[in-house]
Amino acid sequence: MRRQLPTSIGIAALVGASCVTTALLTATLTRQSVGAVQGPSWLPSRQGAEALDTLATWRGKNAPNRPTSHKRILVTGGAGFIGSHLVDRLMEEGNEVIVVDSLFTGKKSNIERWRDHPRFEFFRHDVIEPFTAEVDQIYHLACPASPVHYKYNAIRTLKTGVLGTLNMLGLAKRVGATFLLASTSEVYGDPLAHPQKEEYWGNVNPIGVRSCYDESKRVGETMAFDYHRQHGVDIRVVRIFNTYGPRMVENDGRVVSNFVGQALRGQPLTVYGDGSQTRSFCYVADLVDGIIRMMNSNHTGPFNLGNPGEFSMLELAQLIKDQVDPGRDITYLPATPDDPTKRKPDISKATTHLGWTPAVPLKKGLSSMIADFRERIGEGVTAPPQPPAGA
Ligand SMILES: O=c1ccn([C@@H]2O[C@H](COP(=O)(O)OP(=O)(O)O[C@H]3OC[C@@H](O)[C@H](O)[C@H]3O)[C@@H](O)[C@H]2O)c(=O)[nH]1
Repeated sequence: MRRQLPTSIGIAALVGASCVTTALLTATLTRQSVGAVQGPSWLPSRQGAEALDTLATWRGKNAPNRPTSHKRILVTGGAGFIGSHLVDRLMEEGNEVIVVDSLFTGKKSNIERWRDHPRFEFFRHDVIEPFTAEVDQIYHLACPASPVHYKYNAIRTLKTGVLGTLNMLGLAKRVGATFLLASTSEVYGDPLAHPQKEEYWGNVNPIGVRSCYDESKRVGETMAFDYHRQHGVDIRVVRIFNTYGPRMVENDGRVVSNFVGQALRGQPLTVYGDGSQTRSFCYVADLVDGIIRMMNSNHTGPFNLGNPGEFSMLELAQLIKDQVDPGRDITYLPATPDDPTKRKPDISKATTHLGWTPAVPLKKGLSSMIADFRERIGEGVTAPPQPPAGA
């Protein structure tokens, strides 16, 4: 006996077939009119994959609702310390901004001022899960960045660095968006070269307690470059060095937030090890300026972004004591495992190609940060829980 297909399935089959035909036709037309991305001659043919890659870019640029007067921008980690300063700049420039943040370390209060703005949207969402939006640019910052926070749940940090970045690269490919990866100076590990140039491949312990962060950022860079080479995704990679300023999480355990908080609360400043290890500290507004310049350039990077002024932790402690209370004590605690002994960026690439140099000296930036912390600590922010010494 012949079975009749239910009408709805029959219609669905017809519609499906017609969609496939349209997609194939569009792909063919696009291949002819836009031109396929050519792979190297030694690569086997990917049976139309190049045409589909081009089609994704074409779709992104020609979406029916695409605004022409401003950009649609996704910022992952946009409620965090650096992310929220970036969002401020992008909103002030008149863009449409979508923030995705799990709020693991980010705070809604950082983006509160934009909450009801018609060009602003916020989604509490973890980038470990896919996210879709029609956007022109993706700033991918989402990841805990303080050593205390990223070691707190190492597996989750790995998933964020690997799966989160994979998801956002997949989105960039699908909608033809430019993708910027916030990588880190930690890709250099405990560097044997000084200052660090982008060509230096680093000295990273792949099984150490910091590797959940530095290795996942390294593989993030790999994935970005593979999506670029294989699928033609437009990528930008910046390696961010130590950054400080207002809105740092007061209990993130990083050296500047710890020292400023301790000095203001009348506690001794905790120096890990002998305090001779060095870092270079960049004020957040300078950093955000560099990130935006990079996104709007035509360079893939990786470019270092940081302030080349180099300070030992003892020098930093002294600077903060001078501004808050010169009478504060210093207490010495054990060094943390795999702690880099020195760090200083060579920023000649960012200076030459982006016209970027940081403008805010450490002393000046610290006074803005101290004012912000003074206000928050005055509002009853208590001493943060600290991990055991040497963790
Ligand atoms: O209370 C403290 C905290 C930290 N330190 C020391 O200060 C130095 C800087 O430590 P931080 O935790 O601020 O930052 P780190 O340089 O280790 O990691 C940083 O690297 C680059 C960024 O990408 C990361 O986001 C950031 O965590 C380390 O040597 C650390 O041992 C102290 O001496 N006392």
